[in-house]
Formats: sequence, C-alpha cells, structure tokens
Amino acid sequence: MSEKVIAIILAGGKSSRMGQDKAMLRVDGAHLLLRVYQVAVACADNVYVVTPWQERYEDLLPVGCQFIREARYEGDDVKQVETHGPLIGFAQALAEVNVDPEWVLLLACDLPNLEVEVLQGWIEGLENSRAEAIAVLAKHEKGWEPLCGFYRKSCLLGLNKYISEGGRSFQQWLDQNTVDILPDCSTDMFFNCNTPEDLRRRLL
Ligand SMILES: Nc1nc2c(ncn2[C@@H]2O[C@H](COP(=O)(O)OP(=O)(O)OP(=O)(O)O)[C@@H](O)[C@H]2O)c(=O)[nH]1
Ligand SMILES: [Mg+2]
Repeated sequence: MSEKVIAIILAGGKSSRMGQDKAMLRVDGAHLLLRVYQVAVACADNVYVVTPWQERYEDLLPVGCQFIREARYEGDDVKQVETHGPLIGFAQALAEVNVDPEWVLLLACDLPNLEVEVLQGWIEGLENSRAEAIAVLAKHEKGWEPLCGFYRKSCLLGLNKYISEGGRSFQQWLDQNTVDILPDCSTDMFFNCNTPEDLRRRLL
C-alpha cells in the first residue's frame, strides 16, 4: 500500500531530566503522548508509536494504535533498561512500518504545542522539496529540529549505513545530507518539555 505521509512518534526516552516518564505527563487534561498521537492522526494516514515499553501506553492510546516494539538491552541491574536513543529508535521504526509512504512525519512525545494546521500546511508544501532532500526540517541557530519534521522513507538506506559506522547523532547525519528547510520555523511548536521547569512554564 502506498501512502503519502505516515507519522512515527518516539516514546522510548529515559526522561532522566524530567524524573518521570514525559509521555505520561498531563498537559491541559490529557497525557502528552495522547495529545501528540491525536495531532499525528489528524495529519497522517497511519500513525506508529515506537517504544520498548508498549505495555505502559496501551491503555492510554485508542484501541488499534499501531505500536512498534523497539529492541532494547538490559543492564546488569535487571531494572535498568537501556534504550539506544532516538536515531536508532527511528531507524528501527522505519524498517518495520508496513506501508510504503513517500514521507514520514517524525514527532517526539514531549511536544505540548503542536498545531495541526501548521503541520498540514507543511505537508502540502512537501511536494516542492528538492528530490535529493532526505528531510524537510526546521533549522535554528543551534541546528536542525530533528524530532518535529519530515523525512523521506527512502532515507533509511543511508541512515542504516550511518548507524552501522557508529553514528548516533541526528545533527551529524543531517549535516552529511541534503535537507530542505521548513517555512515559518519561528513557531513555538518546537518547544519540548524536558525538565520540571519546562513543564511549569508550559502550564502557567
Ligand atoms: N523510541 C525511542 N524514543 C526515544 C529514545 N530516546 C529518546 N526518545 C524519544 O525522543 C524524544 C526526545 O527525547 P529527549 O527529549 O531527548 O529526552 P529523553 O531521552 O526522553 O530524556 P532525557 O533522559 O532527559 O534526555 C522523546 O520523545 C523521547 O521519548 C529511544 O531510545 N527510543
Ligand atoms: Mg525533548
């Protein structure tokens, strides 16, 4: 089946700065992961949640939500589950999606300010991107915004090569490739809640 855009939501982070699972935080009455999921469903034909701990979120998300279970490794202490980071989570998810879209909207689960209309406008503009662009992302002074933007599904081949050579950095991988820049990057949609202070600020 060929679809134009699917969405992948990353929900396998350690939330070490927050001190509790960010996906489960409540913002304006709803869990963050559910909010992001609902935005994704409004924008994409298929939505996948990639996580090593699917059980945590099954009751939170609508029945029929498509999970991709990410491989994980366990440390010496059984309770200490280590994940491999967002780049590998993304690559594992891309390899497992059961449809063949041209574009993938990649979203972190800690984005409380997503706007459906802005994302839909960006989706409409994807057809104007350069053929050689592997992604269309916002760019700020500090670099790319890799976890709220669009990737060509065909980027997987190059991504796997980068990972197999030891690469783990979105910024470095993107800098090695052609990436188009999203219009109107000044939106506060990219604000992500990493710390209790971020959350307090958002809830004010
Ligand atoms: N599937 C998956 N998602 C991840 C992984 N690491 C991070 N993420 C997700 O990537 C997004 C951005 O994560 P960060 O904001 O950097 O934070 P984090 O790793 O959860 O938390 P810190 O431990 O505080 O850095 C969030 O949606 C995380 O859930 C991973 O190994 N696998
Ligand atoms: Mg974050």
